[in-house]
Amino acid sequence: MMRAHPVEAIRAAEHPLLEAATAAGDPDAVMRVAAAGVAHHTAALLRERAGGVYGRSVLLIVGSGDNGGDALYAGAVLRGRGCRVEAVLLDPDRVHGRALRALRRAGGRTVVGGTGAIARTASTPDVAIDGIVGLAGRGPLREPAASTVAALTGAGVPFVAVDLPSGVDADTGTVHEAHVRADVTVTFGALRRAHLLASPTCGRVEVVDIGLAGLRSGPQTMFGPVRAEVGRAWPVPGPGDDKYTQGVVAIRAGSGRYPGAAVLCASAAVAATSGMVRYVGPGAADVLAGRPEVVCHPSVAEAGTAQSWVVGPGAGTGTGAVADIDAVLGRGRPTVLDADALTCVASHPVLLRSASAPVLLTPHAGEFDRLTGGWDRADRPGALRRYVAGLRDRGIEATVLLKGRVTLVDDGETTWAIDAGSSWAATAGSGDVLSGVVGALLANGMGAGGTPAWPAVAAAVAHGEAAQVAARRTGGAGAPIGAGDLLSALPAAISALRGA
Ligand SMILES: NC(=O)C1=CN([C@@H]2O[C@H](COP(=O)(O)OP(=O)(O)OC[C@H]3O[C@@H](n4cnc5c(N)ncnc54)[C@H](O)[C@@H]3O)[C@@H](O)[C@H]2O)[C@H](O)CC1
Repeated sequence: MMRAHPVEAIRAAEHPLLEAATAAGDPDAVMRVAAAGVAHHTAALLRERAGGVYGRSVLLIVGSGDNGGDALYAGAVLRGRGCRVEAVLLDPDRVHGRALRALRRAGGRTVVGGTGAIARTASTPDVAIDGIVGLAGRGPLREPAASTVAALTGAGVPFVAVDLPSGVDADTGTVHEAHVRADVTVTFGALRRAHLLASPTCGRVEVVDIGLAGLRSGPQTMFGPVRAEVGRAWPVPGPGDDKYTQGVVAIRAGSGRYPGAAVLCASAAVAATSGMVRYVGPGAADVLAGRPEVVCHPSVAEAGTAQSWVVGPGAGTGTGAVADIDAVLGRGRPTVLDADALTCVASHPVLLRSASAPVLLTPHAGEFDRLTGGWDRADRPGALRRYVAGLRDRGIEATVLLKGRVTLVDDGETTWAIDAGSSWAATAGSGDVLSGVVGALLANGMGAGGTPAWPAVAAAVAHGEAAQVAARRTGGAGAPIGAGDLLSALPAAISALRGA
């Protein structure tokens, strides 16, 4: 499991290191170790993108703080590797003096930042190093950084971000309008929350050991699943198993208007584990046509025993659908509330009072709007935690999976961030597949005590994996997929995770 820490914890852990360096009369000792890591990974990117290091050109974009200092010291190291190094000083009066002198002693050239600074540099660089802001960054890039970065991005120059891509908030992971999109982010000692929350903007994240010690997890620590962990935990039948021991999930999905949701959800549940799937709804014939192993029932009340329920995909929002949600929650089993069930809960919050077992809500951003009445999109993890805490304060044992390219799962105590690795899953019906997988894993009891958090995290990982497998099934860079393709790729995705 990856752990990502808030700025406050990072600063606290760095403090004794910086104090010791200063006491030893070498205040930049730690920064030079950090900078050596930046130089190392920049050289790797140069080899990858420019075919070598010696003689290649590196442009430093240098801000006013220690983040800029890291970049300048890294530039000095790269000069020693034979690179041509120029530094655009965005605020020459506030630049890190010792690091700037180190770059100049190494033969690096400086250009005073300002609009058009790029035009005064020798040539289009092979790589740019973003040393604009790091832990203290707030808000979007400001001028002249914004136009400098835009010009380099427009020219196709790859970026190495020091600590964090500038324009990305370290704790909330908010990616502001003007920001650096990094190919590689080099950070120090431990992941920051943004490295999980804004994973697509960070690119490949490399952690440099700067001797950080005593960094412990706390309430603001964010967790990221590792593919191999999910693969190891995935339930597969053993010698003593049968259809019941793997867990029985019951699904109330589909309607005359949305028959396909029933097929996608039930079929995904069948593909996820070797347990048994029950189905309730008007789509029985369609479900059985594709998956004859599904056991169908005429109503929620008449459905046989199940260890978990999924309710909502395509099920409608009328009085009958609301009654079914109430009936499902009244069965007293861990329940996934998805799609139309979330719309019903938003308009009838009292429904959740019927839940005597854990519930997992799986909204996308629009459904989360309806559930919360509006949320602070500049702080996804904060908005999610506030909502979950509110439900729990009302005595509802709720976990919420907030969908996105980076999906968040929060159970009121822990937050997980799962980067899908691509955006191929952004297609109609994709959520129906996810809810079926979650329901099957929940029925299996994957994760301690049947709490929905770990099954939700694992399902989100498999869902993202399946989308990538499906998109690349014909080889090459991948092509758009439908939810049916994602569904068909689930077995290959689960197998890949199990072999990770
Ligand atoms: N000191 C060490 O040995 C180590 C430092 N590390 C690096 O230090 C940065 C954190 O440095 P700090 O000086 O605290 O802040 P920043 O460089 O991130 O920001 C400086 C400055 O920038 C201004 N600012 C804030 N937002 C913006 C913005 N959107 N645009 C422009 N300018 C902005 C604000 O005034 C800030 O004070 C850390 O990230 C590491 O790279 C390492 O941790 C290693 C040890």
